[in-house]
Amino acid sequence: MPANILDGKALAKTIREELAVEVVEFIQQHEVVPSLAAVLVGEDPASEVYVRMKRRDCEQVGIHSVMHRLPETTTQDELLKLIGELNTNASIHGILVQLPLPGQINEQAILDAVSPDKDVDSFHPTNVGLMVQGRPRFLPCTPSGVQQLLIREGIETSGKNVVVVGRSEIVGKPLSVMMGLRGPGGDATVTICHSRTKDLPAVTREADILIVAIGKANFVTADMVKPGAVVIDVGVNRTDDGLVGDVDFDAVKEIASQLTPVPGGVGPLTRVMLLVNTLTAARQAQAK
Ligand SMILES: Nc1nc2c(c(=O)[nH]1)N[C@@H](CN(C=O)c1ccc(C(=O)N[C@@H](CCC(=O)O)C(=O)O)cc1)CN2
Repeated sequence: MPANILDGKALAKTIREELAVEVVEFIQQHEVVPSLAAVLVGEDPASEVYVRMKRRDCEQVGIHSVMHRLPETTTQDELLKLIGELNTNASIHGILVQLPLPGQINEQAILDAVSPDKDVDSFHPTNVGLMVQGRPRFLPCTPSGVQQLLIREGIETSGKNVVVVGRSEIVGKPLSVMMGLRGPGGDATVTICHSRTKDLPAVTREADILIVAIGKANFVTADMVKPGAVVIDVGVNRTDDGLVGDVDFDAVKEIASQLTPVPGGVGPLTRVMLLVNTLTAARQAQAK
């Protein structure tokens, strides 16, 4: 039987509707509107799309967003100056610096400069450390989106073999930690794979839940998947055939029990978790 297709777009809409109610309550209680500053440097077409979508999402749930568009030639010092201003601006609760940044800018230096209290991407080392210790201030958006999908779709993770393909700072590394932590969406036995993994198909075939975030179109083929596995495709690859994931969707849907599509799977959940974190940041600022 073909896999059940997990509808991330519909789930993101449900979560946005829940959040819109929470935002109204927050505003009524504190007379403060949660606010996100979005920083986009350069003209990467995909980044432009993501930031536009993120700002539209904010609008839908009642979060205020402010856009800072900087030219491709922006220097690291110029960007650091803007981050410094946003850090001290009390009306801004969350700061999003869209990645990737142009080559002349050291990405880590910028992410380190964002105030950990406003770090709604959860990329700052302090927030990464808190997450690893199981006491997160924020959860990183894509891993958190994957975890919410598993929890809300009733997919058990406790005691399961989870294989994560890809060890990026944004997805693979934090997600592999999160799924091994205690609690909902966690308690799994996690294996993380990368370019040096020997006999990758043999490893991925052991997965009850296979999560692919390697950035290569159609990389995971049907022979790499255990029959009945849950397959989560985090890839977003722009090809001549349009937007495709890291998983060969048509072939793998005949093998897996549940599968996320691209588009319409993890991407919309990544965006909604940014909204969740922005409201959390506003709540934490009010509590201080
Ligand atoms: N500051 C950040 N930069 C980047 C992140 C991030 O989490 N924070 N992750 C990726 C890109 N990303 C988030 O910004 C992202 C990727 C995909 C989507 C999405 O909604 N995808 C849609 C399709 C959209 C389209 O038509 O192109 C889908 O999959 O359905 C949202 C956000 C790198 N940078």
